[in-house]
Amino acid sequence: MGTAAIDVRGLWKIFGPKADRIIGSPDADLEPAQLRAKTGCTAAVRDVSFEVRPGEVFVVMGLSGSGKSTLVRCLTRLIEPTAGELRIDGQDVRAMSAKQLRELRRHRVSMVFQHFGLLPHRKVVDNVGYGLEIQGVGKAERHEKARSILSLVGLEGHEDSYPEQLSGGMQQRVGLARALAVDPEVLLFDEPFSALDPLIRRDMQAEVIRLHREVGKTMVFITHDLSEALKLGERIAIMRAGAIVQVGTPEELVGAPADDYVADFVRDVPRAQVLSLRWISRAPEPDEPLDGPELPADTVIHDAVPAAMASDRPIRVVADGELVGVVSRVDLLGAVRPEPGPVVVAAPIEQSAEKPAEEPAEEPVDEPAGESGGSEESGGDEPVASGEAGEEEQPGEDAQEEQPARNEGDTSATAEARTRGGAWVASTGAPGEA
Ligand SMILES: Nc1ncnc2c1ncn2[C@@H]1O[C@H](COP(=O)(O)OP(=O)(O)OP(=O)(O)O)[C@@H](O)[C@H]1O
Repeated sequence: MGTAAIDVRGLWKIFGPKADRIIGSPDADLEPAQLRAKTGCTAAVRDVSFEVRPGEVFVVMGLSGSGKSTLVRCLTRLIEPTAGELRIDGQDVRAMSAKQLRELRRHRVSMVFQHFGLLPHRKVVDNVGYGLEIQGVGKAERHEKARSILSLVGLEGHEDSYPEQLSGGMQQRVGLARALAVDPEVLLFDEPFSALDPLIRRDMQAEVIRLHREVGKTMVFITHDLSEALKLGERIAIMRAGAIVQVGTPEELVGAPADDYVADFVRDVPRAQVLSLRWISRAPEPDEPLDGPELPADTVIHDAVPAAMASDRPIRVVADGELVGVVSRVDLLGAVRPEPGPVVVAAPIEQSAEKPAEEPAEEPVDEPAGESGGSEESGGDEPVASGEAGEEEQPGEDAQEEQPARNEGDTSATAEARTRGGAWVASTGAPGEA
């Protein structure tokens, strides 16, 4: 388990009666809807294992109802896992006492939520300093720290405003500042930007990338938006029906999807923007000239095009001064094909010419798997009655514990995310919808 910032092994969260009896029984392998029908239980997180490295941005991505929020809340036991191992910086979180857990949440792991959870009657500076106040830090020091963090997130001058005086994007910056103020080792983000307008959302994504560069914290970021995942994640875990289907870099997910589900997710990703020369390079043929243009191995295909156009020699791909392989124009073009599969041979010209212009749109279209996956999962994903959250630890006195594990706010968020999850597939041009 070593030096991982977060180490999760065989983690389960099953909601419902006698949940622990399901693990290890044949019922554990049932599809979510079948399990619910048979036992009344929901397996929200199913045998999940992953490691997050110190300083890494690790994204958990999945459609609505796939178990992301439950998983991230399990990490600090805001939701109590049913089974599995959980370590943060080598410490066994499942063995922690209530006091140790409070310490963990107050000092070492901060959360940023979609609904900012700001205290309306407190000024921005006091919201940001709230975690420090809970820690017992004096007012002058709190304010000083809060001011410096507010300037880090671009909110200088707003210290004395109240949350309602700020836009949604600014409120989310306050949420970010509040999470950063306690100087945690780990930041957990649960769909923090889902409620923001697209442009503000883009700004906030850039902000997270910048902050990560500046403060270097370990970050776990939950999203249902693949483009957000690809933008932020050094590695991405794809969740489906409570389980992790694949963990990989954006390049690994796009270049070598583990199964059809992941392949469908990444189908519309522009491969030329994600795949690097290292990924597509190969050993030179014996008679191949090696005096072509030289490019670093991490150059993405898109950026290699000018060099490929300028020379008919294969590109020499280098890393640390060593040749790692070559890439020809044919290799470049082959790599941007959406997916390996049968080559579609165009119809003879005279036939095509007779076809009406709309014809191509009427060709059989693969069902967008994102949608079918979504309806399957969200279909069985009944809204959670707020009363059910009673099972979980309830808001406590610190900033993180103030966030309900599940409340009526989350229920509407779930509905909203569901719509957005569906809209994503359409907006990113699923076949036949372009
Ligand atoms: N307190 C609860 N009691 C019973 N079932 C729950 C509870 N919380 C979540 N679930 C169920 O667990 C599954 C996973 O939910 P979860 O909210 O973790 O998914 P998600 O991927 O975060 O989705 P969303 O993006 O919509 O929040 C869903 O089927 C959900 O209905």
